[in-house]
Amino acid sequence: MAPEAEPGPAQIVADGITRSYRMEGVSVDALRGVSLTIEEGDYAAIIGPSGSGKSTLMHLLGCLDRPTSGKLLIRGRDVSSLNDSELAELRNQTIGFVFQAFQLLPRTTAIENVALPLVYRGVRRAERRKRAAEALEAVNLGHRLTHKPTQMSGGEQQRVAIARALVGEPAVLLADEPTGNLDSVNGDEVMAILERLNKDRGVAVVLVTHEAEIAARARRIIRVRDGLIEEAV
Ligand SMILES: Nc1ncnc2c1ncn2[C@@H]1O[C@H](COP(=O)(O)OP(=O)(O)OP(=O)(O)O)[C@@H](O)[C@H]1O
Repeated sequence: MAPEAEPGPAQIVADGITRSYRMEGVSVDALRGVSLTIEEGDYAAIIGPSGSGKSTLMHLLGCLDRPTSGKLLIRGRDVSSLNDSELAELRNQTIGFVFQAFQLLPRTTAIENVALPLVYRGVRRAERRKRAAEALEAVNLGHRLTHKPTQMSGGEQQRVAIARALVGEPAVLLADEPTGNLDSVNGDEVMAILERLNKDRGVAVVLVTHEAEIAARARRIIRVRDGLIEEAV
């Protein structure tokens, strides 16, 4: 008889992580010891005042940066034991990013923007285009494959950015103010897409927001203040 599948490790575990920035001899303690677990299929909102450390935390959870101290595990692997290319590989396999400012290549078509992460994975061109088209269809942009970001609305551009984050089939989607540059109609559509990915595909969604109504939609609210988690519900 096949052994029962063990539950996998949590996607992300932060244990007492800190991050200090040193500037011209002055040290800024942006995070001062944060512990947090992101499980498979989670849906969490990170809130807190400006400058409290939310983006710094997102960058650390997403391995775009390393903690100054403390332990960070991605799928059970301690990031401090990985060199930069091993960390980049683990990040690419596990995590997708969506930013407030979209960060698309402006003069490159939607399908090419979305396919780009697959270039770094060595996926062949025909397969890249197929998967990019599927990701764009999943964000209701199947009719905009060859539009360029300069020819698209803000809401459409953010949906392209979500498709790009999705194309590698990440277990975790980290979104830093994903609706920050959108009006409420487009913001709602982006939220509906993130929620559908969470519900239907089990993608863990962690987002930073300044908007109370958006935070209230999440299953978990993590409140950050002065570099510490003040409250997590
Ligand atoms: N690269 C950096 N170099 C120096 N200090 C930084 C750097 N990035 C952030 N900080 C400082 O770290 C603290 C936390 O910044 P962070 O961007 O994480 O806050 P935030 O909660 O995301 O703010 P906001 O809501 O305004 O985006 C701030 O005091 C900020 O000035």
